Amino acid sequence: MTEPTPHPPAADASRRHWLHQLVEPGVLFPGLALLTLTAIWLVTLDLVEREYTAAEQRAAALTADLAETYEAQVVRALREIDTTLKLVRYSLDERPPQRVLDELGQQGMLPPTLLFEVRISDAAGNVIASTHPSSAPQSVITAAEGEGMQVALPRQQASGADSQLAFSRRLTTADEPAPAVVSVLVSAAHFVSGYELDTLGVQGVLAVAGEEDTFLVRRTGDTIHTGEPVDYANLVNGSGALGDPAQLRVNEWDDVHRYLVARALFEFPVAIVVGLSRSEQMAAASALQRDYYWRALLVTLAFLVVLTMLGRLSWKLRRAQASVLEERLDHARRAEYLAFHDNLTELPNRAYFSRLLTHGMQHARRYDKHLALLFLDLDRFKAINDSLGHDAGDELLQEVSLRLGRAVRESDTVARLGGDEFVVLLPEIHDQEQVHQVANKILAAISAPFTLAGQEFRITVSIGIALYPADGEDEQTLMKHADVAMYHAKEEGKNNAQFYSEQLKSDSLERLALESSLRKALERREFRLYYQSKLDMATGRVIGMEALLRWQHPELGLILPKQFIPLAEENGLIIPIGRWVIHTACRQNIAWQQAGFPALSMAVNLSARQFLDDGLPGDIKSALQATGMPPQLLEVEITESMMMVDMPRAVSVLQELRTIGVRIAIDDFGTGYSSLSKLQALPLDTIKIDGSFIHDLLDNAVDRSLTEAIIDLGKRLGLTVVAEGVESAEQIAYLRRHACDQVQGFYMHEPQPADEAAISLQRRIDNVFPC
Ligand SMILES: Nc1nc2c(ncn2[C@@H]2O[C@H](COP(=O)(O)O[C@H]3[C@@H](O)[C@H](n4cnc5c(=O)[nH]c(N)nc54)O[C@@H]3COP(=O)(O)O)[C@@H](O)[C@H]2O)c(=O)[nH]1
Repeated sequence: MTEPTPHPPAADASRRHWLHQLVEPGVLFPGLALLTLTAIWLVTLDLVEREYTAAEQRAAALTADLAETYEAQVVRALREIDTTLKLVRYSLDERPPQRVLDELGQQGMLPPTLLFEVRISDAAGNVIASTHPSSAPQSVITAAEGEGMQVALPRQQASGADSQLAFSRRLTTADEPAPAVVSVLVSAAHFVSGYELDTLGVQGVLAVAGEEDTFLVRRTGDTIHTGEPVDYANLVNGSGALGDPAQLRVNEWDDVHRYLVARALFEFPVAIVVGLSRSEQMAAASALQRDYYWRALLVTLAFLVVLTMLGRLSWKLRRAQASVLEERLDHARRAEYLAFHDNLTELPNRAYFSRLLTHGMQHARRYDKHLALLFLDLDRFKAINDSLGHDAGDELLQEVSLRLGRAVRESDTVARLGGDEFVVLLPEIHDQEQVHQVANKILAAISAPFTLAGQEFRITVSIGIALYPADGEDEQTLMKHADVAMYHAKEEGKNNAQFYSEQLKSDSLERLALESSLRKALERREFRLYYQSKLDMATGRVIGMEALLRWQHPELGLILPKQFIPLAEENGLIIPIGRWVIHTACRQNIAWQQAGFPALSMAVNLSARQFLDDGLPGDIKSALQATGMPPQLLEVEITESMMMVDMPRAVSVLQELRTIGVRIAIDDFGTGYSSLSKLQALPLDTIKIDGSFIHDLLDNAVDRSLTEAIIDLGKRLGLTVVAEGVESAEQIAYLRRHACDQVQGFYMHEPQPADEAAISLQRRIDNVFPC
């Protein structure tokens, strides 16, 4: 059995496409309408043609019928006339001709005298007898030629409705030189008046034509003509036999189109002519034709109107469908876009970046290229977000994303992983220096001031860098290592970029372990406070202490704040830890007072997150209350960078603290970006010059002039100026020369646990330091 041959798929598709196109409303409706209109017009034209042909046939047949009847009438009349002529001729004898005519008339043998006149003329044409003796004109009948009946128009009556036709026969034999003639005169109208105008029409013709190329009589409509010339041979030419249809001809005498029958009579030398006007006969058919055309036209117009309406509807429908389709496409495109882009910044999101990174690594592997992945985390973003609100935070992130885009090339990729984490992928790097330059550019771009909610802010970013393939050959490893490097940058004081190294990896593992034990450190009572004294430059006496946090880790030993405070900031543990610090420092201060030491001030450090925490004033108040510490002995140290994040908020927090009565010191002054003039707006008590200036004081002219400027400014603002990080007698001497109020540093006192600090304190009291 033969398998049916399947259609090739392309042919099927093409057929389906065509079918689909055909059923499209824009094609289907016009197509159907065109078909219908074609059918309507074909039927109309066919009907019109049929009707017209039928009407023509009817007109031709009617003409033929009329001609037949007319011919019979004329022949009958001529026969009667000829019978009269013969009767007179045979009746003439010796009697006078007038007498013969009178007797025949009396015998009723002659036609009615009302219509007919019988005359006898002599060879000269003079009337010698007549049925109308009084009216008979002289010399009007010429001698008839030949033996048969002759028909003529009397010469003096060439035309008109009153013309008479003269039918004659010779009375003598043909060989006589001047024969006498008997004639019957009858009105020419007699031969054409037997029909109504309705039958003939205005342009219908009835006529009797003579062989001498003359219309003996012709009636057209109601008008009767006689004696007009006509080409007799041409007229009767082609006229068929009896019963033949009429011919359609343009008549030479008046140029009218007629169905015409012109037939020579067999017995007489004349031809009858019957013609019906084509336009009149076809008038009804033409009217019907017009009627049909009008109807077809109306139907066409109606179709066109309906088609136009359907077309418009279809067009609107298609437009609506197209817009729905477009909307869906837009929606789908938008959904796809959103799936791969960050809503806020419009940057590629984590999922999209993962693809880009994988693709970039594949490309680099194939072409033996190197990539750099920069992992960015904004410093203190959470504090800004918490203090300024999420809208400002969002605005900041958008601005950061714009700056990142401007800091790198178009061929580089910037993406947002979420929160304040961004990544930058640099394809085709040649050396670390190149990456370093990009990282520096980013650091500079982000650290430029931002204006949020009408205020100026600064933020920094920490960048971790991992290189492909050196630091990881797969996406997860490379990302993880860039993240580790970023944490290292945070530990290195933020606002810097660090390359990944194997050492960092182990540090990071340590950090993870540290974070887990940090969470338990507070309840395990592993934190300690160390105290470092502050000395009055003028008297050399210890006038205060600064509480510095340490973590006594059971395995790792004593851990410095730099190693765990950033971690505690990140995970929020700084809040309870800070609360513990304030409380413990106050309690220690009271304990020392109770032990007989003078009432010293006690400084505690606040972290950014702690400073902006709403619970801070309450924590301070409860620590003061619980320990009985006078507020004026407690000094909180904040850094200028903490205030610059959100100056108005910082001012309001500081004012609240001032209301409580605690003193406020600005720590590490000189390292930030705040202008000195801004200090005026703050309720401050103390400025602490950053240890880095003091460290290089004697060797670095810039540090010296800065230190002097800070001391000068602090004095003018009525603030206590403290130099921290003092490590030598030369530094003290210099600071004294420039009237610095207080000093703090290893040279006088290293941070110590409370008991050791108390011993040192006692020693100082006993033996005042020689400032
Ligand atoms: N939020 C909190 N932050 C705290 C707390 N305790 C400390 N800190 C912050 O950690 C920073 C480092 O502190 P630390 O390692 O204790 O270092 C202090 C001193 O040891 C050091 N110092 C003092 N004198 C000298 C010196 O002569 N030379 C030298 N190289 N270092 C010296 O300076 C640090 C004290 O600085 P400051 O606070 O600016 O007075 C520390 O800066 C705090 O920010 C805490 O409880 N909460």
